[in-house]
Parts: sequence; structure tokens; C-alpha cells
Amino acid sequence: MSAQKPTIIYTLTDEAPLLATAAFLPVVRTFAESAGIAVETSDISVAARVLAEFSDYLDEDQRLPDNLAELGRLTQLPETNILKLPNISASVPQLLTVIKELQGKGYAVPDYPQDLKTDEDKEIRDRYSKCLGSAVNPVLREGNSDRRAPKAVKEYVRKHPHSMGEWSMASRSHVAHMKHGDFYHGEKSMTLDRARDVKMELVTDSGQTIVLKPKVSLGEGDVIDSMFMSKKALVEFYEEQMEDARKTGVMLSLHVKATMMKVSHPIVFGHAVRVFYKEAFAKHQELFDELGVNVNNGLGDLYDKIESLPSSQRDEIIKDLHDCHEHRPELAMVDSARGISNFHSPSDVIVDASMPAMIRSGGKMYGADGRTKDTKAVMPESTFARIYQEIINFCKTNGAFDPTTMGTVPNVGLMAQKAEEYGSHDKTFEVPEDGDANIVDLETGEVLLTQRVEADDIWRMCTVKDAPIRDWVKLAVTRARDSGMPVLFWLDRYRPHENELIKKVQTYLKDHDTTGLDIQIMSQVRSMRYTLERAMRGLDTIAATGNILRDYLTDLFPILELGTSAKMLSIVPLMAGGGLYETGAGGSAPKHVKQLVEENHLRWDSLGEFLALAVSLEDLGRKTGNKQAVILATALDAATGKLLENNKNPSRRTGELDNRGSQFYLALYWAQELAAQTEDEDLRARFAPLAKALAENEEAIVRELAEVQGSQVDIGGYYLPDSEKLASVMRPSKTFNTTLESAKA
Ligand SMILES: NC(=O)C1=CN([C@@H]2O[C@H](COP(=O)(O)OP(=O)(O)OC[C@H]3O[C@@H](n4cnc5c(N)ncnc54)[C@H](OP(=O)(O)O)[C@@H]3O)[C@@H](O)[C@H]2O)C=CC1
Ligand SMILES: O=C(O)CCC(=O)C(=O)O
Ligand SMILES: [Mg+2]
Repeated sequence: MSAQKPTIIYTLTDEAPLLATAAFLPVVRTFAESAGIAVETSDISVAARVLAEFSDYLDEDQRLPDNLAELGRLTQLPETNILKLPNISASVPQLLTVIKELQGKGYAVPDYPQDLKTDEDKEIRDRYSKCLGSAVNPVLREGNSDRRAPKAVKEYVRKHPHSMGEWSMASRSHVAHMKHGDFYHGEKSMTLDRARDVKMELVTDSGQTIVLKPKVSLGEGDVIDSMFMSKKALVEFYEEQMEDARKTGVMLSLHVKATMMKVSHPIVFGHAVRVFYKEAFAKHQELFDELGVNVNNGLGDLYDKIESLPSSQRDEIIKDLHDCHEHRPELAMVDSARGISNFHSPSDVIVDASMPAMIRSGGKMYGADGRTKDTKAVMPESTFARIYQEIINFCKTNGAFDPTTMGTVPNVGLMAQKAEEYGSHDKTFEVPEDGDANIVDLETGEVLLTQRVEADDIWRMCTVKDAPIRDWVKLAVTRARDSGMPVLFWLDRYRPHENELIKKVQTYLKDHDTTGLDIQIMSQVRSMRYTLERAMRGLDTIAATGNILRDYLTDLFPILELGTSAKMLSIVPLMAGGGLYETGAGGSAPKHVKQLVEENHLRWDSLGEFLALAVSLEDLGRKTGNKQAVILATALDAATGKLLENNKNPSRRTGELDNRGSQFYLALYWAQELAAQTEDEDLRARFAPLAKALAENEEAIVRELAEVQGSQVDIGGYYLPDSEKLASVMRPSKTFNTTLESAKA
């Protein structure tokens, strides 16, 4: 970061948000620099993270610094101001494509070792695992989460509601989750009486002690959990559900979050694929083992691996796989036109986005024939699955929500310092043998938590530090006070972990003046019910939740309320005093890249960026006493309001206004707001000519932006696009570019 100049760090990420950034950054810089603010970039794309991790394999001029680690360090400084766009949390199949693209571009990064034969293989695999899954967010999110729909967005939706599928009382869609043997039913939890170092060990029935995690340092008041998922129970559950779906003729879909729960959920996913194709696996297991097939990476992995076989052998396998469909239920599809099912890749169906999409569509998903159908949504882990059944019940009884009248459900989520599942990745294991899985105090040898496990069960430990819990309670009280809304803590006293949290919430609430506030604690299912009943009547309710429900609810409610979580304000007040401003609550929208490359239309909505930038500028202005930054922020908010009022959001249809056009309108309205304000003469004088020039050229610019649409474009790569090609595709209006350039000091 520059020593004197106040700085906003703008992250460069992946897929659609990276494309949008190529167009938006020049606009941001033009405005920010007028207030003496530097806008620096930090590339934390999955490609950049791989290159940084394997610098030692690269030529000197190809090397990249470890930007993520640097940003992680900066989160600990009070002056830090980061604008974070969504990034890919890569599954193994995605990582393999990244590696292939980088190698094709002359970067000598090593192959991803599928089979661990040597120590070197293991080392490379360990290094790659740092780039897998949710590897960025837990590092940067050194604060709890505050996500909400701004008033202007709610007002916009009331005028321009999105479509909602109809719910029928006769809908057969439902959620299927385990009733025993999953993490929920086998959880143990405790609050530490003092700081302790612990280890995770398995004492096998054969008398061996296997240390799985040698040391975890914990502080006084930290909450720790030990939980396991029984493989036997999981496989039985899948078998039952698949049979039930077949018998009753309902489609089957699987919803996991293999990216965020990057160790446990790929395994959970893999078992589903193996059970579904049981006979084919039984017949070809030996060959699959030889080929190194790993269906934790999806059926796509199997298809890739059998490519190398002689065609007769390959055809036999494919036939055997197809035969399995004869006595299995119909599978929900990700892309029915291309025959890509729900089992193809663990990162294609991610529960936070997939369940809300289904609920928004009246409980339906796509089948192989391209038609939408009722579905059995299989979500093995019951801990959080039950909330979805509750909303399905509600919609079946009361019909779909009406976006023009429904209340809003903001979220205050516990996630700082790798809270709960965020910190579980290096503490999750597939159990090698039957035995006792113990969390043991390193100094005293005391067994703090013990579980009876069997071979192939998944055993994991989660932790939450005490300070983030205090901070979360404080944030919830602050939001209740600022908004006047009631707060519900979604905590289930029958779940050991949440029972520990309840005690802490009750204690820490006493640190605050809560007079006049409506703060309640209810189990997840009751919380859902209570919140939905209120939302239906137009009433607002803040959900204060743990990390997973933070993730699930901040897609669920925005998708119902606003049609997309891209229109959310998503703030992470860093515990060290800085700010992390996230853009929307959604992901990196791979489908949008496809449309851009094929038709040169980017339907990505940058509203999340606009909203986040305003808060980032305001925060920077207040903290550094930079009045111009605050004026920029106020003007930007007004411009965003005008953009919504005039409905200049990107359209989904090629040929109509897209992301680039929407950004042009934002620049126009922002300049007009600055030209109209009277608080700062310098800013007025600087932006009045720009406002005038952009307005005069509106027609030419919109035409130039529309003209390019409709044909293919080349951005020189997917994970590591060529920056010049990207700039030329994303900035196609000469008139806009030169007008913007003319505003520079
Ligand atoms: N904060 C983060 O870093 C996050 C990262 N991710 C990562 O993103 C990737 C994709 O995840 P996925 O589950 O497909 O979820 P996404 O949120 O990326 O996509 C789901 C759908 O939401 C819509 N959408 C999301 N953002 C926007 C936007 N700004 N403008 C318009 N529409 C939007 C799109 O709908 P449509 O196609 O109908 O236009 C999109 O296809 C994964 O790698 C995942 O790990 C996911 C969530 C958060
Ligand atoms: O970190 C991730 O993988 C995704 C995070 C996410 O979906 C969210 O924060 O809403
Ligand atoms: Mg999410």
C-alpha cells in the first residue's frame, strides 16, 4: 500500500467479476483519484494463486507474489480498505483445467498428482490443496458478516419485480436428509476453560494410535466441536432415497457445498455417485482403481479417465453406466442440452445458490428432457437441510412469495477467524480404521472429546474463537439498533455446538444496552418459520446465524426478494478496524462468461460493486478525514439509486444493454451528481464537463456498446485471460473511453 495516499485495494478475481472489472476499474480510478485516493489492484484469481504457489517452477519474469497472504496481513491493519469481488473456490476438476491452461501458456507448473506415489507427489498435492476450495474468503474475512438489501434496491424490486415460479399444494418436491449417523447427530461440543494445545488422534481397535493432527492451539473460551459422518449410514441413506425417488417417480438432485466444505463434501458427493452407479462400479472397480478414477471429483472425472481406453472397453463402461439408469430415478440436470447431470462435477451444484433457485422456480429443477420437474433434493447433512424443508412447506401452503410486498431478511453472520466450518479443512479426515477418535490435551493427556468411529467415516473438528462471538453479538445489536428491526439468533439448543453459542450469546448480550430491542433466540426451523411468517406480511427480520446459515440465507432471501444476491450490500467490518467490502453475495457466474465469449454480451450485474464502492469510499473518507471521499460516496449512492430508478441494469438478452452499458450509466449519473452538488467546488468543476460530455455522447456510446454484441470474442484464456484482449473486449466504445480519459487531471 502507498505510504501516504489513502488506498482502496480492488481485487482481481475470476470469471464474470473479472470481466466486469476490466471495464469498471478505469471508471473507479477516474473518480477516486479526484479525491486523492489511490486504487491498487491485487490479483487473487485462482490462476494467480497457483502461479504464486509454484513460483519456484517458473521463470523469473513469470513469477507472482503471494497476494492473498499479503492481503491477509493487511486485514490486521486498521487503515485497510479492500474491495473484494467473488472468486472461484476451485474444485479439483476446475483446478486441473487451470493447470492445463497455464501450462499451455508456457508456465511450467507441475501436473496435479492424482496418485500419490512419491514424497514429491505428496508435496505437490499439498501445495495445490492450498489453492483448492474456499481458500480466499476465510483468509480475508477477518471480521463477521453484515449482508443486507439496501432500501433503494428493495424499492426498485417493488417497481420491477422479477418472475417467481408458482408453488402448488400438490408439489412433490421435498428435502431428504439423514436421520442418524450424520454430523448433526454425532456432534459433541465444549467451551474451553483455559487455553490449551490439543491434538486429534485415532486409537484404532487394533491398538495403534494414529495422530491425524499433531497440534491445534486454542484459547480460553473457544468453542470446539467434534463430529463425524458414518459412511455406512450415508450409503444406506442414499440407497433408500434413490429407491424412494424411483418408486414414487420423482426426480433426484444432490445439493452439497464441496467448495466451502472442501474436504468433507467431495467425499459425501463421491459416495452418492458410487451408490447410484453401484453395479457399474462393482464390475469395473479394479480398472477404475488402476486408472485412478476418483468420483469425489464427479462423473466427469470418470469419463476423462476412460478416454485413454480402447473404444470397445470404453463403450462397455459407458453402457454399464447407462444401464444403471434403468433402475434409478431420473437425475436433475445442470445442462440438459449437453447431457450434464447433477453428478458431473461437485462444483456445478452448490447448495447456497442451487436450493434458492429451485425454491424460486416453484420447487422445480431441469430434467434430461429440458423440462422442469418436482425433485427430491438430497442434502445428506441434516444440520441445515431442515430449514429448506420448512420453507418448502411454507410455500406449498401459502404460495410463492411476492417480491413487491415481502419483507427483507438481512443477515449478521459469524465467520471471523475461520469460525466453524471455515476452519475445519485441516481438521477433517476420512477415518482409516475403526476406533476412538479423540481430541486430546497435549500437555495433560486429557481426552476432551471422544467419538466412536468406523473406517471411512468422516471425522472433523471445528472451532470458534471467543472474540469473534463477542463481535458477532455486538454487530447484531448494532444492526438491530440502526435498523429498528428485530433480531433472531438462529440457534438450536439441541445441537451441542449451538447450545454452547446460546450460553455465550446470552452472556454477551448483557454487555450492551438492549432496551427497546427485540432480540430472540430460536431453533433454526422455528426461526425460519417465524421469519417467513413475518416476511409474508411485509415485515423485516434480521437473521443472526453461524457461518453456514450465513452463506445459505444470504443467497436464499436475496434470490427470493431481489431475484439475485448480486444486488446485496455485503460488508465485513474487520475486527482490527479496517473494512472488507464484498460485492454482492453471489459467486463468479461461469455461465455469464460463456455468453460473453459466444455472443459478446455480459449480463453480470455490477450493482454489488457500486454498492460496495460507496461504503468503501465513505469509510475511507470518515477514517482519514477526506471530505471529498465522503462526497464521492454520497454521489455514488445517489447515482446507483438513479440507475435503479431508470432501470439501467444489464439485460440477460444479447443486443440489449449489458454490464458495460450499465457501467456507462453509472459513470454518467455519478458525474451528474458531483456536478450538481455544492459542497465541494473542486469536484463540481472537475465533473461538470465530464457529466456534460457523457450526456451529449449518450446515444453514440450506447450504440457503440450495442454494435459489438452478437458475435464471438476472444479474451485469450479462461482462467488467465490476456489483459489487452480483455480490455479491448470490455471497453469497446471509443467515445466512452476518450471522454473518460479527458476527465483525468
Ligand atoms: N464470494 C465469493 O467469493 C463466492 C464465490 N463463489 C464461487 O463462484 C463460483 C460459481 O458459483 P455458483 O454456485 O455457480 O454461484 P453464482 O452465484 O456464481 O451463480 C449462480 C447464478 O446467480 C446469478 N448471479 C450471480 N451473480 C450475479 C451477478 N453479479 N449478476 C447477475 N447474476 C448473477 C447468475 O444467474 P444467471 O445465470 O441466471 O444469470 C448465476 O448463474 C464457484 O466457483 C463458487 O465457489 C460462490 C459464492 C460466493
Ligand atoms: O468461500 C466460498 O467458497 C463461497 C462463499 C460464499 O458462497 C458466500 O460467502 O456467500
Ligand atoms: Mg454463498
